[in-house]
Amino acid sequence: MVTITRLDLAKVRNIGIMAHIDAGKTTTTERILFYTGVSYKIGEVHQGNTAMDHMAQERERGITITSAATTCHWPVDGAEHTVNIIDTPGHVDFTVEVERCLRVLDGAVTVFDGVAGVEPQSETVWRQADKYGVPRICFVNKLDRAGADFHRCVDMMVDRLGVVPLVLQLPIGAEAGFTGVVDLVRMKAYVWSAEAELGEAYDVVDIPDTHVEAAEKWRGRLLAAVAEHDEETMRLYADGLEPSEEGLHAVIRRVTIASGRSKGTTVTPVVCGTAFKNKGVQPLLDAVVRYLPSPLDVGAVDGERGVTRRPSDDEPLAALAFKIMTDPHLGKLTFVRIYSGRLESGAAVLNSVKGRKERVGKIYRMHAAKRQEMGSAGAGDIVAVMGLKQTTTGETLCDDRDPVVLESMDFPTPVIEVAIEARSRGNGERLRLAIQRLAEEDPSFQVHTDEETGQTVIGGMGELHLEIVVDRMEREFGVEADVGRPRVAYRETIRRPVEKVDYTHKKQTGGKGQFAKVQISIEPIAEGYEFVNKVTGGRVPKEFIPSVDAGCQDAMRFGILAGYEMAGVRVTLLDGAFHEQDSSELAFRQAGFHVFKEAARRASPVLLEPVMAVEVTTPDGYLGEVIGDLNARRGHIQAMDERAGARIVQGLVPLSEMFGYVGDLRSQTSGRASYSMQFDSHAEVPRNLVEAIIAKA
Ligand SMILES: Nc1nc2c(ncn2[C@@H]2O[C@H](COP(=O)(O)OP(=O)(O)OP(=O)(O)O)[C@@H](O)[C@H]2O)c(=O)[nH]1
Repeated sequence: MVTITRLDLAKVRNIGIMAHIDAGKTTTTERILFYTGVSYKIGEVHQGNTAMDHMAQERERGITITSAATTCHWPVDGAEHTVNIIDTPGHVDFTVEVERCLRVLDGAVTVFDGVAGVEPQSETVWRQADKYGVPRICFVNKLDRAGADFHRCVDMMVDRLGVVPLVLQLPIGAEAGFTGVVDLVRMKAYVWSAEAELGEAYDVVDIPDTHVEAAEKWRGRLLAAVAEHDEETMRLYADGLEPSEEGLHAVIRRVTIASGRSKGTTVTPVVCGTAFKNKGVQPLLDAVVRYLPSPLDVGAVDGERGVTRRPSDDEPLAALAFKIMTDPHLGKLTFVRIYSGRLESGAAVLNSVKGRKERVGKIYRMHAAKRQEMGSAGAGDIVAVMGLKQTTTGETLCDDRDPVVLESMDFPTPVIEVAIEARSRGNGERLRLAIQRLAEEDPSFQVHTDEETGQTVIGGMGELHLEIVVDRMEREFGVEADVGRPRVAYRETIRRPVEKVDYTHKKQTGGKGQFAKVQISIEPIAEGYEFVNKVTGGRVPKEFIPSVDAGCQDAMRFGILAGYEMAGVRVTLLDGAFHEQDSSELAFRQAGFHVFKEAARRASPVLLEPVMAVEVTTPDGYLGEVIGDLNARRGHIQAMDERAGARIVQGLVPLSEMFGYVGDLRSQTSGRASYSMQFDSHAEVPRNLVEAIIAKA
């Protein structure tokens, strides 16, 4: 059925659920779908039947790989609200999924494991949310588990994330005896009785005597924390008065949104429960509606060149494509966040980044793997669109009479790569198609051809990432391929500036000759690539300058030491010369390529390797072995800590030394230690190892 809806934007929440792996995002989302009536039963991760994780690989492995979008409705104070939820992956290899979702979300719920507290990936996603100014609510989950500690988790948020916590609830009971929460705003207790097995109902009762004192103390802290960030509450507070219940909801909302969007300190409401044991999820939904922003709170979005768009259907269209997914039945689906205007099925829109018109096919509201067709969708909504052929992640769709380019998002460069080869000729075409499709979906998946061997090399964020990619090629595209051993994706850069390097490209083959002369300087910069033109007086005609730039970028793709991609270079074009008949774009591109190679050779080129932040959790007895082993892997131990009776070791270790670590750690500690790692930075490869890497390449 085709529906046309105009959303009441004040009653819309676009939120993400994010966390460290296994904290319970998917489990929490499954409860949300059940309590809001989207699903009629609760799916479980360990049974492989969740609505949100619908890819075969997700169900088999019990992890989220791609973010899934879904819509539900939740009443608060008698008013129905629409909540669009994106459940994002926790594993660091899929962090780009988190990044692109945060770019388009208005608010987020961060789920913490009540035993482990703030884990490395919790920290990463927290910083990502800081970067995009996304207001948050914290949900301390798994309070039913042995060793869970709500207050320790809150302390860790303060220490590690710099959160100013607004503790809105206290747990009643612990571990198996955890039965509910005290609500410090209403000063009531919510108790889930054993009869309502799926947690669908809970009783609102007086705070048990055993918890009254703690409740009063923590309510006092809540009011003090709020007052510190809100003048009105401060005045009341100074007069010994308290805001009403409604007033307190309003001020918590105000403070949460303002501080979250300011990208500074994050004043964040904290609630708790156990998703798996069905307790605490409904009050979490209430908190989402009460305290997280609507598209109206987010307000106008800025495009390039000072263009802004207000969140209204009456403004010209501005929408951002944030995810491409290939659906087995529908083909290519593009997920978009609409910031202003209406997106109509059948209409032509402009992709303002590519400067190309696209026709919008069917528009769907997604409910995890299910969908509902809509004739059009308006400002503030998140929908999936069919029929877009050219649009990729991060590009803007808009009205061609009123174009705008919205800010895109950052994608990390791959740290690991493998060579892949089709087993037969017929398979070659399939492999090419599979790579193209998967690369369209996933901006952190990259492919290039090895210049020397002619092999196809695919790059990604980690071993798991590439393993899933290869698995999908087999299952979804029927590709039979041989895959090499994973290897580190090194990079190259330069260490010193070089002034005035000249190059003349000159060729006389039969008819028209090729002539281009350029002079450049190059210098190291922190990251990426920059091109500055300083040629004056038409010594290089304007139309050839982009060709010089393109030639330099061609050269950056294959560094001069070992053929790895270069980064961190600024090129300044200083001078040049041309010939009326014999100069062409191609000639200047060639000149750019060669002058860059020459300049880079003289600029002390070095090889960089990815260094990973590693966190190992081990019983005390194995601490010595774990540290000794990390040192032997060229690691630097940075911190040691104790948590819930286990020792935590944090260090920086080059990725090349971490292959096979899973198995080694298991055998050293009889399987009792665990670890997680994520990309930290690039560092120069020590001299004694460079030769071997160059020889291998
Ligand atoms: N005891 C207990 N277990 C839980 C709770 N919530 C989730 N789990 C279990 O923890 C495991 C991980 O839960 P998921 O919901 O898959 O976690 P996730 O954060 O979505 O994981 P990824 O998407 O893979 O990052 C599953 O086995 C869940 O059953 C909880 O409240 N209590």
